[in-house]
Formats: sequence, C-alpha cells, structure tokens
Amino acid sequence: MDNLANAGMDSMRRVNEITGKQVPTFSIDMLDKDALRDLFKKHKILCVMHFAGLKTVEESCNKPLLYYKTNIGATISLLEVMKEFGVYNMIFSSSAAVYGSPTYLPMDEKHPVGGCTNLYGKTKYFIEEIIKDICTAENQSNGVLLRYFNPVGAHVSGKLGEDPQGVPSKLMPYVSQVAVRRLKELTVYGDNYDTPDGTEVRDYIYVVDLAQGHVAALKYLKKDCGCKVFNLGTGKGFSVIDMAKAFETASGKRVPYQIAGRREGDIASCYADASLAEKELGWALKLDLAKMCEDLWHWQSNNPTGFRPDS
Ligand SMILES: CC(=O)N[C@H]1[C@@H](OP(=O)(O)OP(=O)(O)OC[C@H]2O[C@@H](n3ccc(=O)[nH]c3=O)[C@H](O)[C@@H]2O)O[C@H](CO)[C@H](O)[C@@H]1O
Repeated sequence: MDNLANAGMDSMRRVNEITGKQVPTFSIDMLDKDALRDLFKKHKILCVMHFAGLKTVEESCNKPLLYYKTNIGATISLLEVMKEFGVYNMIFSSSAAVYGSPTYLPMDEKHPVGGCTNLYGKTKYFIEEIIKDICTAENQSNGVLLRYFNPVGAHVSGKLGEDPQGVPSKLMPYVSQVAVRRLKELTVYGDNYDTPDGTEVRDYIYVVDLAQGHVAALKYLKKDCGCKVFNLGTGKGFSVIDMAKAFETASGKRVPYQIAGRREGDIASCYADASLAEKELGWALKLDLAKMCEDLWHWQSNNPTGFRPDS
C-alpha cells in the first residue's frame, strides 16, 4: 500500500501546485480503519470518490491475494467506516474489464458482466456487486459505478501526467516513452486479430473528459439515485497501430514497433456505447484523439524521465 499511497500523494501535491488550490491530502492505508476514521472525523464528507486500487492486468493474474486484499479488502474497510459516519454516497472507478469478452459491440451497460478475462477485472466486478447489494439493502445508500474504457492523456499544463514505475504495461505510457527515446521500440501484442489492421482495438478516452464524468456523477448523486452504472468511453475504437501513428503525428517523433505474440487475457476489440452517460449525467466529450496525444507528448517531453529525474 505504501507505493499506492505515495503515488496518490504525489499526484495530489501536483494538482495543488497546478490549480493553486489546497485540496487536503493525506497518506492513508485504506486497510487501516483507524486512519480512515481519523479522516472522517476531521472532515464533513458527503460523498466518497473511490479511486484506490492496483490496476496492472498481468500482475493481477500472478498475485491474486494481493489484488483481492488491496482492492476488495480496502473497499470493505472504506464502506464500513462510511457507514459508521453516516456517509452514504460513493462514486466508484470501475472498468470496462468487468464486461470480459464482448458478446456485442459497442458495449452498453446492459452487456453481461462478470466473465472477466483477468483478475484485475474480477476485483472491479466484485466491488460493483458489493456496492449494488448495499444500495439494495439500505435505502439511503447511493452509488454511481463508472466503467472506464482506456484513459489516456495528461493535464494541458504539461505538469501532471501518468508516470508508471518500471517499464509501463499500458500502451500509451509505453508509446510516449519510445517517442522520448527512453524505450527502444513498442512491442505490439498480436497482429492477427479479427480487426481492420489485425491489431487490437480499444476505446481511448481523454483523461480530462473522464474527470469531468466524475463531476457530472457527483451532481447526479444528489438526486437519490440508488445504484447506477455508466460507461465512460468515446464510442470509437482505435487499433494499436492507429494509436502509435496518432502519437507520431502529435509528437513529430518516430515510434518504431515490432510485432509479437498475443498477450494473455487480451481481447480483440472493446469499445463503449456511452450514450447513457450523455443522456442521464449530461456529460459530453470535449477532446479528441489528436488532443490526448498532444497533451501526453507535452507532459512526456517536459518530463522525459517522469517525476524521478534519476530514473
Ligand atoms: C479488456 C480490459 O481488461 N481492459 C482494461 C485494461 O485495458 P487494456 O489492457 O486494454 O490497456 P493497455 O493499455 O494495457 O492495452 C491497450 C492495447 O494495447 C496493446 N498493447 C499494450 C501495451 C504494449 O506494450 N503493447 C501493446 O500492443 C494491448 O494488447 C491492448 O490491445 O486495463 C485498463 C486499466 O487501466 C482498463 O481498466 C481496461 O478496461
């Protein structure tokens, strides 16, 4: 939990720097209920936005106990403490991974869930079920479950971006590190899928649009909504090669790649029908693929070695 807490602390410090505001920031182990209680005692909390969790697909399959304990154990502690303090509203960062292999595309919220292809996705699915059950059993409880597709990009200031520890497992941090010459070339996991160019297709959503989805969800929660689920995606699918090319255009740098075998647990295509969020949350996408690549490059070129100058 240390790394997780520190990463969160670093991010919040940077948010405070950029915005000039002072969002109170605490390092807290979510399994430590006394630390959580202190936080709830100190502040009048009306709603919890729950982002905390481990999120590497491959690691999740190798370390099931760590993922169950961190993601699910911490959520249960948090929900228990919320209840003790009479806090009944939660916005949860869930994932398209709860859908598993699509039976139809684009996927709307009615698409079957639970057939997850990896353990990370399973933890998100189980947490969704826990929150749904609480909302069913307790009238005053409300939950908004936001199923993220693939968040990409960085803050427009170039000061806040994704800085994975070690070699990135996610596509776009990897691509941007190749462009900045920190990594040699991209490995594309498979080019023989049933997709237009044979490489996998995903729905990449600009991280600032994603953040706005949470603001919209917060306003929506005031309406005593019970438990509601929304996809946050763009409805458009882009392949791995599309993304590498779009990043080359935005950065003016080459992104060389080699084709390798398929990655375990991956699926060919995944993209959202996000019309429900538009209709009910009043949420609208503002930024496109070119802009997400531009802002990611702005951050990566300003921070070629991330936030750790000696790494
Ligand atoms: C299907 C699924 O579980 N999706 C979840 C997973 O996204 P993904 O596994 O879709 O995200 P990713 O960034 O790891 O991969 C995106 C695409 O790039 C490909 N790729 C990635 C890295 C690389 O070095 N080379 C390469 O070719 C990969 O095969 C995939 O087609 O995790 C995310 C967490 O942030 C979200 O929760 C997604 O919902």
